[in-house]
Amino acid sequence: MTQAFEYRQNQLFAENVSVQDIHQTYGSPCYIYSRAAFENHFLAYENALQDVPHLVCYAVKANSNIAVLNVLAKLGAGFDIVSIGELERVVAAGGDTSKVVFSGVAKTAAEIKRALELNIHCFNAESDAELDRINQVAQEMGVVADISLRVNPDVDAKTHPYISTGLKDNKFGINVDQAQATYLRADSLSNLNVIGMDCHIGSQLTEIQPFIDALDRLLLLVDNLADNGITIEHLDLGGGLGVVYNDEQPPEVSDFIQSIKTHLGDRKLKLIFEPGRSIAANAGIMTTQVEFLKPTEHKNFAIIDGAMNDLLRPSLYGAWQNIVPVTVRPEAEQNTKVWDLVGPVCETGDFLGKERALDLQPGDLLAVKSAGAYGFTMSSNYNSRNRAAEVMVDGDQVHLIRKRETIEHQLAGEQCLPA
Ligand SMILES: Cc1ncc(COP(=O)(O)O)c(C=O)c1O
Ligand SMILES: N[C@@H](CCCC[NH3+])C(=O)O
Repeated sequence: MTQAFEYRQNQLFAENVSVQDIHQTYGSPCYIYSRAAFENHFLAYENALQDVPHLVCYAVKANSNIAVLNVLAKLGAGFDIVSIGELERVVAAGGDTSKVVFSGVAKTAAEIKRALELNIHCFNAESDAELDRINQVAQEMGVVADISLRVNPDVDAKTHPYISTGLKDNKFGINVDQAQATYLRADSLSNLNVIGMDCHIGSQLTEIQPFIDALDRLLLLVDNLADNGITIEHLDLGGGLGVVYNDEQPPEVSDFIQSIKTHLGDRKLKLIFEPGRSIAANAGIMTTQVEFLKPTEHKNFAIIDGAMNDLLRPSLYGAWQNIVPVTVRPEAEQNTKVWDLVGPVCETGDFLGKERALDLQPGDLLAVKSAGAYGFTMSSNYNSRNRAAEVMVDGDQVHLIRKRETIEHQLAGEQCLPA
């Protein structure tokens, strides 16, 4: 299989297009995605699940550009959403709303109403209070809402504390010990129809065991509910499978799914997954250009045009993403020095990489790898910087899928007080 991003004669390519050529047309910073990579990563889930009833709901928050959603919708994807904005993106991308699951701890009445109008697959409810709200909106509309309960299994996902979600200290879901009571209550509410159980224990997991630990707790609950007359039709194990940023060794999708299937035994449950990062991260890079080199006695700074507002993960989590030259010079090895790659934003925490061994000159173009997930979606206008352009490469074609913002975009909607 062709690699999505690979060097050909010392030039970085995205599929069949040179990244330098994309830069000539679209400038930097720029997010560049590979259509084939998105498709292959999604199909890895589909293929692993083909022999069982299933639904793969791509987690829209990872990368919500409508071109990305459309590419996945064409392959039959479902979608995991957490807001009305994400739902409207699915609609705009031609996604099938009957394959949408709605997660999130605080769905508003307006969001619930819109989701019911669009006939989504189900709500992943996260609290008793939220169940009441969904029931009430459904009652007002004269419909019945299909419900799954997000169970918090109190399992350590062994990942960064900010992205661990399945411990009882985390705000997410209904504590596994209280879940049976909440199910019985949900079952008694007139405008709810209980169909599923879900959990999502965290993101960037590199081991299968925490998923299995969570599954064990959920299956115990499924069996207890069956004894109480409540049939669970689907089990949604969320997203969370990790990717290679550096030297991580996450399980292959096929091995991960196989372990889950084996563990289910002969229970007839439809399986739902909500993968985000494992589909999007390595389907994208972000380019950034070196503005100035600022070597000091103490440290070498390379000041680049990409910043924490463009790609927040290094600043927020201390995340490490590989940063590589778009053009490798023949004499790169002997000119390599150690650099901190820092952006123009007025924050000490504004860096994309620290202590990177690179051969750098002003004007060089760099690519931050694994930037397809939680890259553009977490970007902001901090320091009134325009957000980057996004392009998708499809073979030898390049499509602009989001224009670089302009100051006009930023000022639209603002106004001064009257004189
Ligand atoms: C409920 C839910 N589902 C799915 C995901 C996607 O997770 P990941 O990108 O790790 O696959 C998240 C984010 O962590 C989430 O909160
Ligand atoms: N935004 C995080 C992941 C959080 C996933 C959302 N529940 C990251 O970049 O790693």
